[in-house]
Amino acid sequence: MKKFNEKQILNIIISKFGNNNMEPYIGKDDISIMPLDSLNSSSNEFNDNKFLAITCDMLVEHTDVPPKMTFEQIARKSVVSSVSDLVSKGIMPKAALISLGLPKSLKNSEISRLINGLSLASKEFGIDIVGGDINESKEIIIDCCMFGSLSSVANIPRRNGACIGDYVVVSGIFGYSSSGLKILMNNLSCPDSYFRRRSVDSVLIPSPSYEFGIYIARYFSSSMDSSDGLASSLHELSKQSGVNLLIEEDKIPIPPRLKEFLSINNLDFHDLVFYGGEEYNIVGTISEKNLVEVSEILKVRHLKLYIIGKVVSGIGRVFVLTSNGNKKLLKNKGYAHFT
Ligand SMILES: Nc1ncnc2c1ncn2[C@@H]1O[C@H](COP(=O)(O)OP(=O)(O)OP(=O)(O)O)[C@@H](O)[C@H]1O
Ligand SMILES: Cc1ncc(C[n+]2csc(CCOP(=O)(O)O)c2C)c(N)n1
Ligand SMILES: [Mg+2]
Repeated sequence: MKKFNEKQILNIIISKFGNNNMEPYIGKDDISIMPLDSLNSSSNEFNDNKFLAITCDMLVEHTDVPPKMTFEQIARKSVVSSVSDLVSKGIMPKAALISLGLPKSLKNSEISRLINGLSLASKEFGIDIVGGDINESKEIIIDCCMFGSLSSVANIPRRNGACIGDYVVVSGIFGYSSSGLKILMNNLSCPDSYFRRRSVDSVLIPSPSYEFGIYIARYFSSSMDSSDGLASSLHELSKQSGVNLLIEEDKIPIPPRLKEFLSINNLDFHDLVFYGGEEYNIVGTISEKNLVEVSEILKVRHLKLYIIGKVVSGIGRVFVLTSNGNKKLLKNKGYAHFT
């Protein structure tokens, strides 16, 4: 029998612990939401915040740490993945528990640099590190469990809320992180130094869509972050919402000179733009009415929102309109562990 892949393992977990009728909907979202009723005593500081939003992400050296990443950057990346999950729902991250698996061979100075990286990241994102755990391990592992609080779940976009007629939107550019990973792993040639720097920085110093998430995501009908890739996010939103998505390939924001990078290195456009991952952009859907409402906030905050398609009726498929007018089914492919 073939070994289980990541999705199959998750399905077994959902079948054991999942409950489709109430929060938390296990396996269905970037975050889990827990009602805090039991903590609402008069002395409790969570008083005005009736729900706890929780997420965790595990960084493992051999799958998540590319060559040339510094110890400070490794620590920061472990924090960024959880920040990205919370802000994709419009929730401000507040606190984190950080568990460290550290190889015996790490030098004291290297351990200090990891801890310094965590401290810098906690300041950068305004998070208190409130606990964690330490273990000896064969490679660096950092598991970051992060919390935010909310007073109502009413405006939290889940993965299942896309409605026919909504626009499909993204918060940033797709293509830099895959390019950057390939540059770091295989020392590829670039069209210019700007392209190289932006690509490599997006891998070593990823930027979660923090402001965009905090100010804009609450207006979305559905949203998630794009950590496993644009195609994977689009498929997840369409499947969970029970709608089809029609994406216009030409409207996807891509790096200037990406096409030159592809041709120099004989790479495929879809592999880098749709199937890469770790862009930490937000992918969502928004009604026409809410799009008008957010336009002023986008202007004031100097934020960019890119419309890449529309939600149409269907049963969870994603189609791409290519520049030459062809309509093709998009493969449900993204980064997956154990493959
Ligand atoms: N071991 C586990 N036990 C329970 N739930 C899990 C487990 N692993 C994953 N999940 C749940 O499965 C869902 C999908 O996880 P997945 O990692 O694909 O997305 P994510 O949490 O948004 O992560 P990321 O943004 O880092 O890719 C999430 O709701 C997550 O909480
Ligand atoms: C050494 C090395 N190999 C591969 C990658 C690419 N990568 C790793 S995990 C992931 C998706 C998100 O994972 P998760 O869902 O576990 O958060 C991607 C695109 C990398 N960054 N470094
Ligand atoms: Mg996510």
